[in-house]
Amino acid sequence: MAMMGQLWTNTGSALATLMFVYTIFKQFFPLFGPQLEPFLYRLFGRFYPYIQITFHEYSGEHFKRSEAYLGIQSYLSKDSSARAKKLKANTTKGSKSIVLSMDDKEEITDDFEGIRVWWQSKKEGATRQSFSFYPEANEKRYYMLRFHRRDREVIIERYLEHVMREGKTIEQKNRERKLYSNTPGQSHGNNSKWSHVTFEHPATFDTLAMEENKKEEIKSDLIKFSKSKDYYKKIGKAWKRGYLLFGPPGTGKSTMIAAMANFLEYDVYDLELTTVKDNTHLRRLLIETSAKSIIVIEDIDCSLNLTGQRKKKEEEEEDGDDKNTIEKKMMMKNEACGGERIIVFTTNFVDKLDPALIRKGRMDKHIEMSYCCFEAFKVLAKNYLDVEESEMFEEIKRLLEVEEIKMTPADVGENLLPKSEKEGGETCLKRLIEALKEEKEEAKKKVEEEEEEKQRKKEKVKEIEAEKEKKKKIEEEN
Ligand SMILES: Nc1ncnc2c1ncn2[C@@H]1O[C@H](COP(=O)(O)OP(=O)(O)OP(=O)(O)O)[C@@H](O)[C@H]1O
Ligand SMILES: [Mg+2]
Repeated sequence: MAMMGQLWTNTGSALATLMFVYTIFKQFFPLFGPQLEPFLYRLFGRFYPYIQITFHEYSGEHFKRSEAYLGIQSYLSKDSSARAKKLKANTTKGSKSIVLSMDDKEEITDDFEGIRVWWQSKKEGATRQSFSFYPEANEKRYYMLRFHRRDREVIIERYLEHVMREGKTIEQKNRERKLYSNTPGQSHGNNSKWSHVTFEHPATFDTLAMEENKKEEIKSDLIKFSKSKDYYKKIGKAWKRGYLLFGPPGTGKSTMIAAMANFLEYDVYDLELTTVKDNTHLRRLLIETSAKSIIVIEDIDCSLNLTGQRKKKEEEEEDGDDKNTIEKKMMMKNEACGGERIIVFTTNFVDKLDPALIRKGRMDKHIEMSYCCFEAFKVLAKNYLDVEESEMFEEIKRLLEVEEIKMTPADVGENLLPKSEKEGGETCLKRLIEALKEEKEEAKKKVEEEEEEKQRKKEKVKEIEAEKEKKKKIEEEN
């Protein structure tokens, strides 16, 4: 074995020397090169146990960077920063951060299923003095993969697929996400179109104030969805999932959507239905959405005519293919858009919605966003004040759980927010306690007022009854 190793090293260095001589030779007699090369490669092929594959940046006639090249670039960026000595920083279009990749002529190794391979980034310099569309005119970049002959099968059958898959994942992670909206300002004729800005909402499930088990349930539901491509295909259903978020203003419905988008790394389409003209328009907007996205329709109760009451009225008027039916179409079918989409509806008044629209099957999951509980408060205290323990927590817990004081996470957050640099955590917690107590007083007053109102109504009814009785008596007497 050692002998073999020695022999190979000798042969290897002999070949390297030969290659070096050949390179020099080529410099002086460029015309001989093309004729000699095939011969030399055939000769080397007998001793040289490696196979090389090149992946060019631009292939074919399209002036588009090859997907394989980009995939490899992302894949190698994964840990080339740790291994390559010379790095190149790139900012690619649509990428949120700088991508570090190995510099030209650097070589890095990669191990896969116990096999070692070598990657090199290369460029062919300017050979012709001609016009070119390529960036850095006439420079052609490519990656070269080198591996041992005996590993050919593993490389072709599994390794390359692994590289592309991993590369895609990294690309996806690096990609800058977008927030689309169909604002009327961007209208095209009468029909609004999607316009986008970078999606940079900071909300995450960690910062979301909500019971931990509820968060976990939603997170696992989302993960399950994102991995269920084959399952949806098997059962013959479109790869989509509908959520209905309901709860009072300030309980975090919009924040939850941002957290979902950040969690799945999806784009967000904020669909403003009031600017949608007709079904054709809606269909076009939906078709134009991309996979891995969340389509959001906020406040379906107020902007739209989806409440049971309105529906009846509408039927009476026999409205045709106008706005009133578009929303229903959206909720009932939304068949126009492709797969891997999450559709989220939000409402403040779930009871007002037409039950036919929200029954399970149309909306896969109903999520109630409610007033701040103690667990949710703790998340906010940690986020806003970096406080995880305090004597005042007991009192706050009592107010929220025993007294059942209702305050939205938005209001709790507002009270916890330091109003000046001098304000410490204790001051903010005290302010919250005061606010909660005030809330309690107000709630009490409200209940009393309601009670009074009820009493007044009762008396009124009694009066009317008495009046009726009186009339009846008079009539009988007559
Ligand atoms: N559950 C929550 N966790 C963390 N922050 C929250 C939560 N709920 C509300 N907030 C804070 O309050 C602000 C308003 O919340 P958000 O817009 O998500 O409420 P909403 O339920 O969408 O209200 P609306 O019904 O008015 O649209 C957010 O910017 C966020 O800072
Ligand atoms: Mg909202």
